[in-house]
Amino acid sequence: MPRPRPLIAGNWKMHGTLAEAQALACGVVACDAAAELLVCPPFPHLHPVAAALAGSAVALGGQDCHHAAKGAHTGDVSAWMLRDLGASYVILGHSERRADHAESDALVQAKAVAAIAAGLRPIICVGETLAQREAGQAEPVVAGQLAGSLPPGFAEAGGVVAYEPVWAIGTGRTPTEADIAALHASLRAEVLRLCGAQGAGLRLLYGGSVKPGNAKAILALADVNGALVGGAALMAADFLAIAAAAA
Ligand SMILES: O=C(CO)COP(=O)(O)O
Repeated sequence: MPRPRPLIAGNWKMHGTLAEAQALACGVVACDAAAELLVCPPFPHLHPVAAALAGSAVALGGQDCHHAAKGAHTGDVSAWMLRDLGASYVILGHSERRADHAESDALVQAKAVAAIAAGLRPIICVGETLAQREAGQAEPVVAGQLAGSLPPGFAEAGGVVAYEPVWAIGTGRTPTEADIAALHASLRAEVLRLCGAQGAGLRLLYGGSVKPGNAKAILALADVNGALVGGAALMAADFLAIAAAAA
């Protein structure tokens, strides 16, 4: 099977003013990368960023959604609302949400079901803590998260898995290339087990301190089909340099 087209996704987290978000979006559209590009701004910036991206090939995504389609859920945002604003992806189960909002695998799975029903592609995040890695538990932890979080029909819906070791996020530390390759090989085996043959074409992203300087080596690894980028996605030049490394 040919390698899937890489996806370079920027998770802007809870950063920036509206003006900064618009400027960043305008900087990112000036790009003709071979990879698919995606930006995921904070909710209040989704609509103006959608306007800035209009007519470009850069996709828009949310950073979370509720598991219900609508209702009395103060402060929440539904997958349908994201779709209505022009989003095509949604990040789900990021370790910051799992930690800050006590999100379980079952809740992440319910959100993914809602996302697919709304026509969004879920990007489901998994990853071990430093203690789990040091205990030699990285692969079983991630396999357990996948088994609990992936919904039926995930591969058919164009779902994406992002492996983000918690200890590599925002720290400047990354696993060795051999460790990323080994973990991604185990991820591939697991998605093939969970999704059947369709799992062969499912994109597996690496995330955690991806920078212009390490992107080429990471993106060249087998079964690494793109990157989920945090800090480096807040500078258009850095994000585009990472995208160029995926060519
Ligand atoms: O959490 C991440 C993306 O979702 C990674 O963040 P950093 O690239 O800042 O380490």
